[in-house]
Amino acid sequence: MADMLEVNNLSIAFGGLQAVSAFNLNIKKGQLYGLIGPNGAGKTTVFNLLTGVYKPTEGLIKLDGENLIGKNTLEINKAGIARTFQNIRLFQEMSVLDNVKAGLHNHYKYSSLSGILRLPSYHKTEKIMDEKAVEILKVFDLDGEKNYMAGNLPYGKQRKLEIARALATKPKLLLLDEPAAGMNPNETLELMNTIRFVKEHFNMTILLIEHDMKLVGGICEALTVLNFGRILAEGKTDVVLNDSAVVTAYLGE
Ligand SMILES: Nc1ncnc2c1ncn2[C@@H]1O[C@H](COP(=O)(O)OP(=O)(O)OP(=O)(O)O)[C@@H](O)[C@H]1O
Repeated sequence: MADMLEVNNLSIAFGGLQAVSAFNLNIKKGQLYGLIGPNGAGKTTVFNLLTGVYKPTEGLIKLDGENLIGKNTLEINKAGIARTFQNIRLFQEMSVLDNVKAGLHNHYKYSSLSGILRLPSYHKTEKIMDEKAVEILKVFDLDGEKNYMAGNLPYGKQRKLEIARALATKPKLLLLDEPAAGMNPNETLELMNTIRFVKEHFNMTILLIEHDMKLVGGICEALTVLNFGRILAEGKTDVVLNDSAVVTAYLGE
């Protein structure tokens, strides 16, 4: 069976800066994979390439066998990649429920006319979406806060809600950009359990960028280490984290 994500020879330059060079990555369905490396190594640029924010100067990206090169961000989301961001990007002034429903909109449609006229088909679709959104919120233990304004949730819960909204788009691959950024140790521990649960419960394929080595070592099955836009090491997590080049270049120990 083909890998869920196949990336070959991906490269991009910004002016004279080669931000990512000859990047390869293969992730199997259901795998929890980590992308690590020092600040400025090119990790977020890889996410931006995978999601169509940037167009690579070279390289191939395939999701579940489908070519993604040339598609825009919306087409790539529909093809099955959803992401969260380094800085939380929720609809802060919308309810928790409506944030998840925004993710569901890819899959539930009613015509604009039935929406404007509030026809029965509109109410029926809205009801189904409400139920579906609550179901997803339950997974994250956020259903009790469904009517809260998203911006009023504590930080750790906002991070969870972002993951819930991404999952509502029914992705094949979930990209998490520094999910533990700004979290205290308890929140990070809870997040690790949530990510593990998402993987098991949805049989989700996950690629995450993270600086928190406890989280990386605790949940990632395999890693790729980027340094100056190039792959420094890749393989099983424990092997990579003990690789002398990685320890020297990245962990600085
Ligand atoms: N749109 C852009 N224009 C110019 N340079 C960019 C652009 N996006 C990223 N870069 C540069 O590319 C390099 C890689 O940046 P990137 O944000 O991918 O690193 P990162 O590994 O995600 O770092 P961090 O861990 O700090 O988030 C950096 O030198 C950055 O300044």
